[in-house]
Amino acid sequence: MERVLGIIGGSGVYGIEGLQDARWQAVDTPWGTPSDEILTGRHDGVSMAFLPRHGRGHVHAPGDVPYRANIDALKRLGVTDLVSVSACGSFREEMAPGDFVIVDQFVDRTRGRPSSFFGSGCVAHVGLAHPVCGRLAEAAAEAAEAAGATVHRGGTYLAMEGPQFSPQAESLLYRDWGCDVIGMTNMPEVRLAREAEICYATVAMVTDYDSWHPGHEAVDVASVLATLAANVAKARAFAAALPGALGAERAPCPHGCDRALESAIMTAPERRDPALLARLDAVAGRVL
Ligand SMILES: CSC[C@H]1O[C@H](OP(=O)(O)O)[C@H](O)[C@@H]1O
Ligand SMILES: Nc1ncnc2[nH]cnc12
Repeated sequence: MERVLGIIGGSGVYGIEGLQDARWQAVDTPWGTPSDEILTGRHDGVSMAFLPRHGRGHVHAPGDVPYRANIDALKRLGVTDLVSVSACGSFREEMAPGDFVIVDQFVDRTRGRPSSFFGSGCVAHVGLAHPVCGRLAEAAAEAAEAAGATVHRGGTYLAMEGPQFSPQAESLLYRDWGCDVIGMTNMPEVRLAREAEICYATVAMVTDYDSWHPGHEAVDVASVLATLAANVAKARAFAAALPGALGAERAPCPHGCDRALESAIMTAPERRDPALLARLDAVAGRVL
């Protein structure tokens, strides 16, 4: 089957270059309006869809990003593999500003964000023990290395609510918990991608040492933006290398991400809510 590669660009990443037949398109969803229009096109023969998570001009705060609309819209465009590019703070000396971390686990400390497409009238429980697709993460690591980045394979991302940065006591606590990087956006995105049966991986671009490091000033927006600006060429080279690392043809996911709903829905067919089923047309149409 054909691969459609989605990229969600985080802070500082509001577009990608070099797409053939590039066009920004508006996509309506039953979950509201996505963060922005979606840039579609082709690169190295691979169909692509790019969405700036905060919108062009950075208008959506992390807690207000329309995560469900974003994932639904990408699914509607046929996205099979989705890579998030995110700015993050680091809890590890060796994960230095400018490095790329290929995240493989999450701790979720966000609050009050709609975090499922399912609910009363159609209850589903997908597995999230391995939230990141190993196949996609490996391709992302290869592309990041090809882009000249220092790459750390594996890392636990602490998703905080924000929008304020962390108090130092929390920064120290998250380090003790064994978390490696911190950001405000990958939850509930990763949950929703799994429910939508989209392979998901995240590339965390380290911008700072949060507020735990005795040898560094506590994080602020100016330091994040300075590091992002210094690494914009690497981020662009990564986005350009990724389609080639994956290829246009796609075999079924060896980890089952693209079949996550197969045994997840519990509500008896005759008790399902038609209004909710209608909203699930793109996300779960395959199994409903
Ligand atoms: C500007 S630093 C805080 C901001 O940056 C990260 O966003 P994203 O993951 O979209 O790159 C972080 O999670 C915060 O939302
Ligand atoms: N230290 C930090 N905490 C939360 N989100 C971030 N994004 C970039 N740096 C961050």
